[in-house]
Amino acid sequence: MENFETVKQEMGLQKPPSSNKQKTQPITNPNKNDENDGSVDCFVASNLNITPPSSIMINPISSTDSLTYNSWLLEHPSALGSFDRMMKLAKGKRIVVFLDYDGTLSPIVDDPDRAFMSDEMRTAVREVAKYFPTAIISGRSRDKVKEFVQLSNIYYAGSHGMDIMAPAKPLKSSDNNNSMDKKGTDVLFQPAQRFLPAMQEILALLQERTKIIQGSNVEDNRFCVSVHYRKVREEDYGTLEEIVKSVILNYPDFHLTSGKKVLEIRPSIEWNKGNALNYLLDNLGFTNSSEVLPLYIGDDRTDEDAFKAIRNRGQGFPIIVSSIPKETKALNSLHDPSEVLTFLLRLARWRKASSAK
Ligand SMILES: O=P(O)(O)OC[C@H]1O[C@H](O[C@H]2O[C@H](CO)[C@@H](O)[C@H](O)[C@H]2O)[C@H](O)[C@@H](O)[C@@H]1O
Repeated sequence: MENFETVKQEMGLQKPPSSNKQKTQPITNPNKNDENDGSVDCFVASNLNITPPSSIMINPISSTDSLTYNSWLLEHPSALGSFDRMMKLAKGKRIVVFLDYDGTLSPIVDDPDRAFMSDEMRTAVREVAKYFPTAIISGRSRDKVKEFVQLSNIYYAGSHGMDIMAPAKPLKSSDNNNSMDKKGTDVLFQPAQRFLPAMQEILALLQERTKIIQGSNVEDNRFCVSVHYRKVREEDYGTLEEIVKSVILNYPDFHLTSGKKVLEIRPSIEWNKGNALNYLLDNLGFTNSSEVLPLYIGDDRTDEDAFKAIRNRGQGFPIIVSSIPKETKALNSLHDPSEVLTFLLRLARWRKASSAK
């Protein structure tokens, strides 16, 4: 397989002249640009003084006009427009599909418990999984994302990859966090297991102490906790931040990150969606394989770790879902979940047609 630079060239990726490049502009009004949430990430990072993991480099760009978006598209061409070129590169290779959940397979909605996936999307993912090994890597708890997706022919990794259910297979690692699950079939990998008791304490404290903030919502994601502020009044953001920070102050093994109108408390371990992607590839027997092309579709900060992992491997398709320009490690883009649906259906159709030949 060509190296990644060759792939980029093959994909027709041309950098626009540097003068076209948008400067990252912090947006301080969190209600502006609400659909895309870039503004909110910025609000969190600046006003709430939360440092995102250094490996994550998404910054919102103020202008959302079509000119700006179109110039960003030159750097991150639509995966739909580039589909034929991508599949040409995939000839004779094994594509493994990785998908994020919120904002990728389901639209962003106010109530996290109602982020349902459409039946059309479910059918598309099922189709894709018929032809390619497919995994969903989500910030949600593994059980929750499974409950939303309701498919049995895919692999699930919850808690930003800290809770993996992988196919049973001899593992090369001697890590004693690996164990067989109750059914004695699939392999459970939970690198943050030792943090679980403290995580549960933090969850209980946050649930109790954020009660005074109207609209806040604490979500148990098992190995991490989300504090949502999508429905919180802007004037209460500061107080919410103080509450969250005061809780984790007593837990030095945990840190705070941010996503789309959400604060996340996570164990401080070197494990993210990128590690999960590599772990799953390894488990599927693709360690250092030049035959495998991982394809990852995601929309949020934590997905950048997976994009980076693909770039480090030197081959594959990192695809960001975004309707605004963003700094990203992804090569290609899709505008929104409806384009994700079209892409997945096309991918399954392409594979079906090529196997019929
Ligand atoms: O890795 P993901 O599967 O993308 O999960 C990231 C977070 O997604 C969810 O929150 C986001 O979507 C909600 C529903 O649309 C929305 O209300 C919220 O504002 C978004 O931040 C999920 O609830 C979080 O726990 C995940 O960490």
